[in-house]
Amino acid sequence: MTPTLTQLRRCTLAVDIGAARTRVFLRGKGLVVDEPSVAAVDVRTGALVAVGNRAESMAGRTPAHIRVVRPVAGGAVVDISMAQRMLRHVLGDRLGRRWLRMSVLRGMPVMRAAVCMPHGSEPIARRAAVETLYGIGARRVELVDTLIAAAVGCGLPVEHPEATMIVICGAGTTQIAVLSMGSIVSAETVPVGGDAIDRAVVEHLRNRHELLLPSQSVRPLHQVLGGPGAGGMETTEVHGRDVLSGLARSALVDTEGVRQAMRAPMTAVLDAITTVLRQCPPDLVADLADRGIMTAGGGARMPGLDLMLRQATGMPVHIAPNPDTVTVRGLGAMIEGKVRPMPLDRAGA
Ligand SMILES: Nc1ncnc2c1ncn2[C@@H]1O[C@H](COP(=O)(O)OP(=O)(O)OP(=O)(O)O)[C@@H](O)[C@H]1O
Repeated sequence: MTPTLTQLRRCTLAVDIGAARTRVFLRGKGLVVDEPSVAAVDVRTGALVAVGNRAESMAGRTPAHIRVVRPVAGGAVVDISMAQRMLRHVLGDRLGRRWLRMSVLRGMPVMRAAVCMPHGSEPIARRAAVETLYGIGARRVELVDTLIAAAVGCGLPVEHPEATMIVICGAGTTQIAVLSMGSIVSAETVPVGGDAIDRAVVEHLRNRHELLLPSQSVRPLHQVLGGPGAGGMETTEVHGRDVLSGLARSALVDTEGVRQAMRAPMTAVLDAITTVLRQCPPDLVADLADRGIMTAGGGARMPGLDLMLRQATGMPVHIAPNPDTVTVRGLGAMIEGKVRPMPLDRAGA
């Protein structure tokens, strides 16, 4: 699965098709696409109504004949043709239809693409990613482990013989790894991410307060609550819809209860961190005690996540700058040849 840096340098596009967002890095131009992985389709005609931000803003507000779909789930493309249409649309918008048509028709070398895949992806998921890129004209697709791309994007010295630990909290999955000398020493992927935490908050409010929360209100609520483990207000007013009457109402919510609800799905992540550390040689774990853990992915923005990891591991926890785009920027650095293998004569220096 791991292509060489030389193979990656021949790619023009670096693509991260995530459950929440799709990001594309074009060599020489940088990040050209960062849009929700969402499409709105007219079910009567099959026509694409909107993609990305516009489609996401339609979620929950469409008439019966318009369906808002997410072609990516759990770290894999689950609807290849919809993912191709979505990518074609967002790339066409950003790079111009002519660019895309030329590359599709002529099979230009421009259409070698690098795609990052969650660690331990099934062959069927890898195949789906490759097929998706073939559909937009790629002639060759290189698959790169998300953990390596993200570690590069975070600026971690992955090629050095010192341990670095990264936790990527995405929408559908959290990936954890210890890396050394450009390779993954130990890694785990758990099917828990920002979406599971959002669901836990929505369920808590429905069960405890009989309140249905619109999906767009969950993230602002994270900020108000200060996230898992953080201090803050004891109660906060939340606006939603009454479960029984269906009418709009607000409730005074116990913030510690919501924090507890957010913490529950994170238990699997904490267990996986322990497993990864247990599988590591002691020398590397000693490195990590000083260096700590780097968190990335959109979930790393969740207030209080760093504190929770620090309390659970006793290690320093850092949040990558622009954590949600580190993976695609790391992959971008690889295709632009900005990552060099460690020279052999400096090994052990
Ligand atoms: N400011 C924020 N506060 C809390 N959560 C956030 C914030 N920003 C993003 N998130 C969460 O981050 C997740 C999206 O992260 P990211 O963009 O890395 O996902 P993805 O790469 O598309 O998903 P995956 O890696 O699972 O395929 C969402 O679940 C979202 O709720």
